[in-house]
Amino acid sequence: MDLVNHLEGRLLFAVPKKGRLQQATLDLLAGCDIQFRRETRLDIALVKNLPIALIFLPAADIPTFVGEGRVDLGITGRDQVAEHDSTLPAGETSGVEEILDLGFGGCKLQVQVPQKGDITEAKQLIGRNVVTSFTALSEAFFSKLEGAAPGSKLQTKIKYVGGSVEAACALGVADGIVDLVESGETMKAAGLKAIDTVVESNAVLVKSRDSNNDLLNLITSRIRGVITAQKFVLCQYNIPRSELAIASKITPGKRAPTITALEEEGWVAVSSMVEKKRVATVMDELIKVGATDILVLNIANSRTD
Ligand SMILES: Nc1ncnc2c1ncn2[C@@H]1O[C@H](COP(=O)(O)OP(=O)(O)OP(=O)(O)O)[C@@H](O)[C@H]1O
Ligand SMILES: O=P(O)(O)OC[C@H]1O[C@H](OP(=O)(O)OP(=O)(O)O)[C@H](O)[C@@H]1O
Repeated sequence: MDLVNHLEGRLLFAVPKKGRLQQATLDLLAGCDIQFRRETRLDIALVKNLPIALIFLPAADIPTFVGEGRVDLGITGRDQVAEHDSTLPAGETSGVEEILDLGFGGCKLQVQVPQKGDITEAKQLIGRNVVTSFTALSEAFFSKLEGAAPGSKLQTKIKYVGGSVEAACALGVADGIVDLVESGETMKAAGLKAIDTVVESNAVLVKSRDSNNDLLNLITSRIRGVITAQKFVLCQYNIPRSELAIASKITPGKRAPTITALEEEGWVAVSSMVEKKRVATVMDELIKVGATDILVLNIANSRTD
């Protein structure tokens, strides 16, 4: 089937074709019941149950396609959007609009130098060689550090490499690099240390500034629902009515806790969404104020907006 001729009338949604963000993105699409089958080697997949076509692209290229309005929606890193926006002429508004932080793909774009060298501050790299895949962000970073007037020539030499950036110092190509750090393992293994942060990143859902329709809003709402479900758990417990006000402060919920009367005089049951990362502390606090029968339940999906 010639897929390109089947795109008419479909919402185009760009997703990473490989790399760190791909699996979490595919899981997110499954959570939103976006059903598709991607033929081997094809970068376009038609969604079976919705008028959407998925376009598989490198994460770094997604902001360009979204920014130029060629695709309506995209999932990529905030670092990639920032890099794209840094290439725009001064005063030009970006065509890429962030709609949701997706809560995965967390990392930092950092300035790194050899652990054993004498460089401890980014400004010591001024006038020296810096290697990166993020040339626009690095140029903006060093331009600010140099206090350079807009448009003037940068003293720091920024060179582009497409991958394995961490090898550049050991190979004598660079005095420092600007690269992504998550666990820090890659940096450590290459004998490097971080001395500054250019940008902090997470995976984001972006849309083309001029795209707006019911389907786009529906998909955004479904994605928000899945993300919320991943971030929160449902906490249920019983508590004497006399302690309800204080317990409600511990579990205020997204809007307000749901209170149900119990058959037992003077007791109520409370049900409230709690952030997963806070749940152990919340349970400790609830016990202290007299809550009993505390249950924590995973949320399969949600729609809270
Ligand atoms: N170690 C990491 N931990 C978390 N997120 C990361 C990490 N490395 C990269 N990312 C995020 O994933 C995005 C894509 O990076 P990734 O290295 O997977 O790209 P890629 O498309 O496979 O490109 P390349 O071929 O250059 O590796 C980055 O822009 C960043 O937002
Ligand atoms: O701090 P860490 O957890 O070690 O992660 C950081 C590494 O992850 C990314 O590369 P990736 O492994 O995706 O491959 P790449 O070097 O080909 O981009 C990034 O470019 C770093 O090299």
